[in-house]
Amino acid sequence: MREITPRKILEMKGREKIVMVTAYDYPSALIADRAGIDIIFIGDSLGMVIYGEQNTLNVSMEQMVYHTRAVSRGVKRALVLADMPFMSYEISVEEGMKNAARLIQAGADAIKIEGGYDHRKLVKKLVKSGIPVMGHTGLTPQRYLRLGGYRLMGETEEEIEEILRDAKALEKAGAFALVIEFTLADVARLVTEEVKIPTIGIGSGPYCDGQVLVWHDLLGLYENVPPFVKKYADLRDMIGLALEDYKNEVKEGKFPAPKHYWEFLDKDDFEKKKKKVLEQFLEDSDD
Ligand SMILES: Nc1nc(=O)c2c([nH]1)NC[C@@H]1CN(c3ccc(C(=O)N[C@@H](CCC(=O)O)C(=O)O)cc3)CN21
Ligand SMILES: CC(C)C(=O)C(=O)O
Ligand SMILES: [Mg+2]
Repeated sequence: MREITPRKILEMKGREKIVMVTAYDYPSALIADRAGIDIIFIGDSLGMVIYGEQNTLNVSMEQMVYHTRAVSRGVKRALVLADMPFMSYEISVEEGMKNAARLIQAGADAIKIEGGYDHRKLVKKLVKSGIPVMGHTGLTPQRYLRLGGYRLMGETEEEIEEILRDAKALEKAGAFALVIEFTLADVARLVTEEVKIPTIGIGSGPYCDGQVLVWHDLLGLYENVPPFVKKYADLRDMIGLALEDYKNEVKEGKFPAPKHYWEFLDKDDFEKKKKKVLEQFLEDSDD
């Protein structure tokens, strides 16, 4: 078992901020784990940042399983959390149970679903079966079509009520935490004060118990970043420059340099071997 457990995450509320980041492959997971990140999260945002889709609606269970397996192999300390993709849990509680189990068997320590109140029965049953669950309210990207795009949530009384209702339902059903995405900071603060489980914010201000960002956004590897992102590095430029260097050095004959290849030291020895091999080829071509 890994060091950071859902129980530890729960106990961090009010004591220490929780830091979560997405990762989608083995080398990224290794880096995130060594950096001391608390929760390494295989998000369905991989549909956009890894597969180049416009939204997250085309992500399959297979993709989530593959990426969860890769990430899982790189993590020793952090909690490994996997996202349930669109339509993997909406049809029935049974399908939700089966699909959650697949992610756990691929190496996740817990799963995340979008929504709260509407899925309280599933959450309760998952927790009862031993699968820790994180909820997700505010902007839930799997409602992309219904919402007409991604936008700030929690401005109206109805939206505030819905967000708080989700959070309370998740707490009651036994979820160990919830994501609050792209809501007004006051609403995220209200939710954080109203529930005993930690809130992990993205674009929802400083009052949450933790923060989550997408790997490609914070490292500067993605073009269309949401407006709430802080870029902590500009890896796109760094990678671009490295690739241009490589290209130029190959074109100019500077790479590979002597330390990157191996030659016969005894050239006479090689000449003898070469002669024999070429003679062999001449004989063979007579057949
Ligand atoms: N790379 C990435 N980072 C994310 O944080 C992220 C994803 N992908 N995919 C799933 C959701 C979608 N998220 C998003 C994406 C875009 C905006 C955004 O740009 N909002 C604009 C208006 C967009 C529009 O209506 O065209 C804004 O200014 O509010 C917000 C949240 C957050 N999540
Ligand atoms: C934006 C985060 C919370 C997410 O759900 C994802 O990356 O898929
Ligand atoms: Mg997601």
